[in-house]
Amino acid sequence: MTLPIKVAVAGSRGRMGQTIVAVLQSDEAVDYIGGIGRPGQVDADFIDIETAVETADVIIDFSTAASAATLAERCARRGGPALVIGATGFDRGEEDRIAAAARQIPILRSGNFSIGLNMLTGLVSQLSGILPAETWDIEIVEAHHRRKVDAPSGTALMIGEAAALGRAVPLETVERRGRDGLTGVRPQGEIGFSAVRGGGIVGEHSVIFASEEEVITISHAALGRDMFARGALAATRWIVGKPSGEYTMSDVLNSDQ
Ligand SMILES: NC(=O)C1=CN([C@@H]2O[C@H](COP(=O)(O)OP(=O)(O)OC[C@H]3O[C@@H](n4cnc5c(N)ncnc54)[C@H](OP(=O)(O)O)[C@@H]3O)[C@@H](O)[C@H]2O)C=CC1
Ligand SMILES: O=C(O)C1=N[C@H](C(=O)O)C[C@H](O)C1
Repeated sequence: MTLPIKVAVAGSRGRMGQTIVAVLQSDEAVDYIGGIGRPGQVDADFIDIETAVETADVIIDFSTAASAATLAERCARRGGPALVIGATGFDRGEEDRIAAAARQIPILRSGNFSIGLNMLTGLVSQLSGILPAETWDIEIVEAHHRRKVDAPSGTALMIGEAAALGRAVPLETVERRGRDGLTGVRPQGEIGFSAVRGGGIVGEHSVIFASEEEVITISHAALGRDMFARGALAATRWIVGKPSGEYTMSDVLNSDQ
């Protein structure tokens, strides 16, 4: 008989955290051992971070980029547990800290755990590789609820990485985050990002390929948060027993396990 996977959730009282806890609690293959809040924060759901790090097989983190990077270092120092990170808004330093931690433990990070969106990134890479940068401009537009604190969204950046991969260029050399004022003409090869914030929009992303003669738009809309939680659960089940390293949802979706 296989023992259930012991899972803790950082950010368990947030919008995503609560959705994930509900999904975990409905899966017999998982034993939800408790949530992790801000240091000193008290809640009936919380266990202390020491207990979480020592007991869990996997910690799912949907808190903030800063706290996910700190948690990754803490887990790496102990040699486990594995981490599944859904938090977004990482700066370069935090990304480097996660990469360093992933030399000691398995870490799967994705700006979007939905299957549909991960399919979209594949299409974007393909199209970007086919449509010449000399004639086709790429713009990524994302819309989210008024409480979102980071922009561009983690998903928009994933899509940007997919587009840059298709064009075989590093994203940081061609990205343009927002425009204002006397911007000048659009440089060839630029990949633009625009962000909309309002009301309760769960998450909408469009990729626009525009030439002088025609426009292709590929869009994805999240209609709720449950599919993000189910994707995080699939990642959690997949990562158990994996060697240290950095993983993404592509590894889960392309795996036959
Ligand atoms: N990858 C994906 O598929 C998805 C990713 N996300 C990302 O997940 C993250 C959370 O989103 P959402 O649930 O909407 O945001 P919320 O603000 O609702 O939730 C975040 C939670 O984390 C808590 N928190 C803050 N700091 C810490 C800390 N140091 N340790 C532990 N917990 C902490 C917050 O506490 P407090 O309430 O006190 O601030 C809050 O409860 C965002 O980065 C978002 O972009 C969201 C949806 C899907
Ligand atoms: O903050 C959110 O809500 C979301 N964040 C993720 C992101 O930054 O892309 C995923 C989803 O779009 C919802």
